[in-house]
Amino acid sequence: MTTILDKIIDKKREEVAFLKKSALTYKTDRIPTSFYDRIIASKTIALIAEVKRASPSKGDINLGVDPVEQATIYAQNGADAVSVLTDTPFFKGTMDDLKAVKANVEIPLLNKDFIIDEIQIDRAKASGGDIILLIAAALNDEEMHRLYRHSKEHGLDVLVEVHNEAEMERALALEANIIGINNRDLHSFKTDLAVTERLLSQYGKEKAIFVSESGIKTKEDAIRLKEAGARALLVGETLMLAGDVAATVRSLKVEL
Ligand SMILES: O=C(O)c1ccccc1NCC(=O)[C@H](O)[C@H](O)COP(=O)(O)O
Repeated sequence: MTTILDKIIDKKREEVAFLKKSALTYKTDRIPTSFYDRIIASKTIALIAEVKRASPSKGDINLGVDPVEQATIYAQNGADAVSVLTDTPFFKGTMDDLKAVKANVEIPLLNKDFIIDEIQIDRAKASGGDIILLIAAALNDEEMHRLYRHSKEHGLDVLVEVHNEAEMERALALEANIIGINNRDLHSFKTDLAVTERLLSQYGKEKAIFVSESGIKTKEDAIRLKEAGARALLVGETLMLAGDVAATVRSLKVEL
């Protein structure tokens, strides 16, 4: 059965082929801002606050958002990083969103996209990204190692995303220092915070920094995930739909 992830990756292959055919090169001397150092220094759970216009599971979420305005509110209220979704066909984001946020916000930026090739990593760095997402379900071991190494060689942090035990084993074998546990099943779209609890009850929390991702709505959720061992949260939809974005950001930053 073809999953949404298969469809997204098929589109990415077209995008990468196009990037490689174009004469563009992505060179930059920029030194990325470390998210890892920021999490380690933080006395609260760290928050990656996402700019997300639309998604395959929810359709349009907030098409009118100004990414710079939204990211500025995130940063001013204690977010530790901003995730900018740059995929266009499925999430209605753009690389220009990332560049605009970089020009206005100082905290680290996650280029939230579906990375399958080095050229996307080079583009991310040149466009202001500090953190790269590698999704275990979308990559084989050889690809994960190669793309992880390439990102690290370019000074970028890497968020390695897993959803089950087999993927967690692969991320740990990579010696990834930041591992995201996605509470969303990318086949059914169901989100369940128990995924983070289940995986963190089985793996030593000292092995990496663990980020709980997706389906996080309230301060109670943040406390629950902190108690499960997460050091950081990735939150999109809740912040994109919040009536008071500033207060919602602050409410999620629970003490460790
Ligand atoms: O959000 C989706 O529908 C989705 C579908 C397929 C692949 C990835 C998807 N989301 C990317 C994300 O990881 C989330 O945007 C992120 O974890 C925040 O989730 P949420 O707080 O539930 O918006």
